[in-house]
This record gives sequence, C-alpha cells and structure tokens, in this order.
Amino acid sequence: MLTISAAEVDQALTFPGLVETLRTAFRDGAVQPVRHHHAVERPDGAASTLLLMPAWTDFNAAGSSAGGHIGVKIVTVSPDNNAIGKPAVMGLYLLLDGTTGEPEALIDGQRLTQWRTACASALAASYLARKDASRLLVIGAGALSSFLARAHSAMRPIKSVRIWNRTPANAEKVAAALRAEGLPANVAGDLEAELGEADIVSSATISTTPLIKGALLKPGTHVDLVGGFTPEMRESDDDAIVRARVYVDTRAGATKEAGDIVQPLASGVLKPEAIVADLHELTRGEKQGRQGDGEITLFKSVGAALEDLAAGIAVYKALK
Ligand SMILES: NC(=O)C1=CN([C@@H]2O[C@H](COP(=O)(O)OP(=O)(O)OC[C@H]3O[C@@H](n4cnc5c(N)ncnc54)[C@H](OP(=O)(O)O)[C@@H]3O)[C@@H](O)[C@H]2O)C=CC1
Repeated sequence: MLTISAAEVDQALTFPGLVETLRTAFRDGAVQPVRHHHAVERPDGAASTLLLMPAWTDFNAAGSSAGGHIGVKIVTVSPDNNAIGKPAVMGLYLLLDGTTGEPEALIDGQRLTQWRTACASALAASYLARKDASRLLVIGAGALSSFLARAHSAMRPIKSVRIWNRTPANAEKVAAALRAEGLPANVAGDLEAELGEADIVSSATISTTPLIKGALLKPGTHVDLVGGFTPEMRESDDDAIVRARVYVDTRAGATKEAGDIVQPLASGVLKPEAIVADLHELTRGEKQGRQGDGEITLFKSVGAALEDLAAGIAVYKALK
C-alpha cells in the first residue's frame, strides 16, 4: 500500500487536470451513500464534526467489475483549531481495490480535500462564471483559500486576486505566498466595496453570519460558497439568494447540510424548484449554466465523496 503525503499529492495533480477528472466523475457518477455526520461534543470547547465519506465505483453503470475502487475519507472539522494556529479540517483518505478490497493507498486527506474542493468550485465556475471574469475576491485566508485562488485562476483569465479575511494578517500571508507563485494577489481591506467589483466571489470561512451582502453584488458576478457545512452556518444573505440563479454540488447534500440553502428553503425565500442544477446535471448537459453576461450566479458546495474518490484514484494512478 502506498502512503501518500501532502507534497506527493501536490506533485500528482494539476488544477486543469483535476477539473476535467471531476467533470468526468460527476458525469459518470459513483455509488455514494449519505455521509455520516457526527458531532463530537466536549465540555470545554466547540464540538468537532466527524465526517465519514464512503464512495465506490458503480460497477452496474460501468458494465464490468474490473478496474474499480472503493474509497473512504475520515474528516474532522474542529473550529477551535484556528485559535491555536491549526487548520480546522483534518483528514485521511483510504483507497481500496474495488473488487478485492485490498488497500491501495493511504492519502493525506487534508490536501486531497483542498485540491478536490477547489477544483469542484472551478468546475462549477466553468459553467457559471463569465468567460471574461478577471477579478477574483477570495473571502477567508485558511487552508482552502490559496487553492481556490489557483483553481479559479486556472479556469478564467484572472488578473487580480483580492483576499479578504477577518484577521488581515492571515490574508497578507496567503497573498504573499500566491504572489511568490506569480499570481496577482493582494489583501482587500473593505469587504463591502470589494463585493461590488468582483467578477467571482469565492468564500471559504467558518462563519455563521453572512459576509456576502447580495445587494452589493454587481450584475454578472459568480458567487462560490464553500465554507458552510451545517444548517446553522451562513456565508451569504437572502438578497444574494434572491438575486442569483442558484446551483449546488449535489442536491441531497446542499439541501440538507448547507445553511446558505437550508435556511432560505425553510423561510420560503428559496423554492426547491429554483435550485437550477447540481454538478451531475451540469456535466451531463441536462441543465443550463449561465444564461447571459448580466446574470448573477451562485454555487454552494458541501463536498461529495465521489470527488475524493476521483481525486484519490488520480493521485494513486500518477504515483504507483
Ligand atoms: N465545500 C466543501 O467541499 C468543503 C468545505 N470546507 C469548509 O470550508 C471552510 C474553510 O476551510 P479551511 O480553509 O480549510 O479552514 P481554515 O480553518 O483553514 O480557515 C478558516 C477561515 O475561516 C475564517 N473564519 C473563522 N471564523 C470566522 C467568522 N466567524 N467570520 C469570518 N471568518 C471566519 C478564518 O479567519 P481567521 O484567519 O480570522 O481565523 C479563516 O480564514 C470550513 O468551514 C470547512 O469545513 C472544507 C472542505 C471542503
């Protein structure tokens, strides 16, 4: 069995390559039971969330039981980690042979998650962001932020990456690291002003109160909501939902787990039929993406086990 580190995941993947891998994965599908979602309560701090995310090759759809894989991701999200300088998300990915169950690889799940999450956002943006989108606003300066900047920059002609964060010093660190790679990244000071100028707003925070005020968005903006993963969490307000055509990664996940979707559905601000499409429908050409340059689009992801499976297989094949 291979043990694959974060650095090796970085060697194995490219942003355009993984976007195309995910496009194929969502089009073809996989078996992915609803993920286990457990709260690990403790008396002296915020509860951690333990997620168990299995997926495996759909042999019935593939028509043969050769060549498949089974994968399971174990992830924790511990909000208090930020205060001690650690990322909130930790994880491991185990890839098994699809027929025999033989272990194939144990992969750094944190890094695999960063790659596949950013590339799922970029995949959505390939249908939903304007082709000429050049100004990217990243909200949050955690582990995902630089991956989102790189992934969106791989799919659209980004000329300016603005990074806004609750703690500006952390935004400066991310911007400096991106500049060192040649990306045109700078810290954003005034979030409200930035929202009115961005072509793509990509948000990955642990916020429970909306940071994105929809009234401030300009026509043509694409909003990419990555952070919220419980019904209580929210990164955008109702105005954003009302003004946008709304898309999700998977209908089952987003309508159950994402406060940005669950709360407006509960209040009636968003009707279930107003969720235009998920990534399966977009990649299969069953539903349309952006319809015009003036439209505001909004994509909400909570993550799908088939993304981990597809990314894990891509890493394993590149390195074995
Ligand atoms: N959709 C998906 O598929 C996935 C979603 N996620 C989610 O994305 C989010 C970000 O992940 P990651 O980058 O790894 O996390 P990190 O812990 O590395 O970073 C968290 C970021 O959120 C900011 N933040 C925390 N609390 C607040 C708040 N109350 N208001 C505003 N900003 C806040 C932090 O700011 P500061 O620097 O000031 O502390 C920091 O920028 C998490 O919620 C995670 O669960 C993760 C993986 C996959």
